[in-house]
Amino acid sequence: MALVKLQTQHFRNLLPAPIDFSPSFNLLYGANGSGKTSILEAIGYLGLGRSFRVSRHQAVVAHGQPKLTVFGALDSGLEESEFAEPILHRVGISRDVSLKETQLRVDGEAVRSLSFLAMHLPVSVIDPGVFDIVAGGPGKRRQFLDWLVFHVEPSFSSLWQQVQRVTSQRNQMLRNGRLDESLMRVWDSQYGALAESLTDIRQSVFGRFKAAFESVLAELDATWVDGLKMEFYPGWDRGSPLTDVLLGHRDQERRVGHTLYGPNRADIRLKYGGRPVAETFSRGQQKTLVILMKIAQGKVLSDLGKQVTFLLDDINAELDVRHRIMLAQKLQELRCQVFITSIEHPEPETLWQSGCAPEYRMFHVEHGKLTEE
Ligand SMILES: Nc1ncnc2c1ncn2[C@@H]1O[C@H](COP(=O)(O)OP(=O)(O)OP(=O)(O)O)[C@@H](O)[C@H]1O
Repeated sequence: MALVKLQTQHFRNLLPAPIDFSPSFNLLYGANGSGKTSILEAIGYLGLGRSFRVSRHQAVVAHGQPKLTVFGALDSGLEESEFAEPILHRVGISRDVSLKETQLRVDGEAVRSLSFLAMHLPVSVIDPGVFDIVAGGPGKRRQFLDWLVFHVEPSFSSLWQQVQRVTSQRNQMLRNGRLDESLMRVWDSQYGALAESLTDIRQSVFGRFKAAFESVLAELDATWVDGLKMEFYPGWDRGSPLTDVLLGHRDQERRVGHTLYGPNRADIRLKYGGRPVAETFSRGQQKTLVILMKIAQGKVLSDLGKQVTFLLDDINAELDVRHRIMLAQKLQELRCQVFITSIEHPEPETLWQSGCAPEYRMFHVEHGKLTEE
C-alpha cells in the first residue's frame, strides 16, 4: 500500500497541515534543518512504530509537548469498479512520552499490536546509516532479514517475541550460581523447539531473498560481484539439534552468563574470496551491495503483490549519479512508493530519460512546512 496522505501533530518541527503524496515518487527538497528528514521519520513512525533515527521517543516530540501523533491514509491500489474511489485505510499512532504510552488505530479501531500497523505499510529506509548492513555487525543484517521475514510471514513476530522471552529466562538460569540441570533441560527443549520453527521461517524467506538478489544482479552489469558468497547462518550448526549444541556448551554458556547459540546469533554471511566483504570490497562497492540488497527486498514483496515505501534520505551525498539512476529505475520497475530528500532542487531529468519519468510530486520544505510545486 502507498501512503497518500500524512498529517502530524507535535512531531519535531513539522506543521500540522495535511499533505497529499503521490503513490509513486515524491521529491522533497529544502535547506539544512528545514524538516525533510522529519517528514521521512514521521512516515517511518507509521510503518515501524518508532523513529529510524533515534531510540528515544522523547527526542521526536516537539519541544515542550507531551505527545505526538501521526495519521496516514493508505491507498490499497484496489478499485472496486472502474469509477470507484480507491480504497483508503486510515492508520494512526500517538505516543505520550510522559505516560510512556503508545496508541494505535487502524480504520478507526484501536489495535494493540504494532504489527497490525506495520503490516499495512512496509517502510524501507535508505539513509547514511544503512551501509552498516554490510560494514557493521551481524545484528544489522539480522534486522535487515527479519524486516523481510515479518512482511512475508507476519506470524513471525509472535514467534520472535516468544523466543526473546524464553531466551531471557534461560539467561537468568545460566546466571544462577547453582544450576538445576533438569530444569535447565526443560528450558532448553522449549527454546530449541521455538528456535527451530523460527529458523525454518527465516531460512525459507532468505531463500526467496537470495533468488531475488540474483535476479536483480543478472539484469545489471556488475562483474565485481561475481564470486560473492551470500549465506544464511542460523546461529548454530544446523547439522545437530540446537538442544544438543546447548548441552555440549553448558559450561561455556554458564561462564559468560547468557545464551550463545540460536536465533539471536543468526547472520547473513557475505564473503568474497573467503573473506568478509567488509574487509575486501571498497566502500563504494559495499554501498552498491547494500542498495542491491534493498532492491532485492523490494522485489520479494513486489512479487507477492505488496508495495514497499522507500525512504531515501540525502542519498546524493552517498551515491554517485549512476547508482542513483539505477536505484530510481529499479524502484520504479518494482512499483514501489519512493520519497527522496535533497538539499538542492531535484532534477528529475537526471534520473529518468525524457518520457520515462514516473508520476511524481515535488515539494519544497521550509520551517517544517511542505509546499507543492
Ligand atoms: N523535538 C523537536 N521539536 C522541535 N523541533 C525539533 C525537534 N527536533 C529537531 N527539531 C528541529 O527540526 C528541524 C528539522 O530537522 P530535520 O533533521 O528534519 O532537517 P533536514 O531538513 O533533514 O536537515 P538536513 O538537511 O540538515 O539533514 C531542525 O531545525 C531541528 O532543529
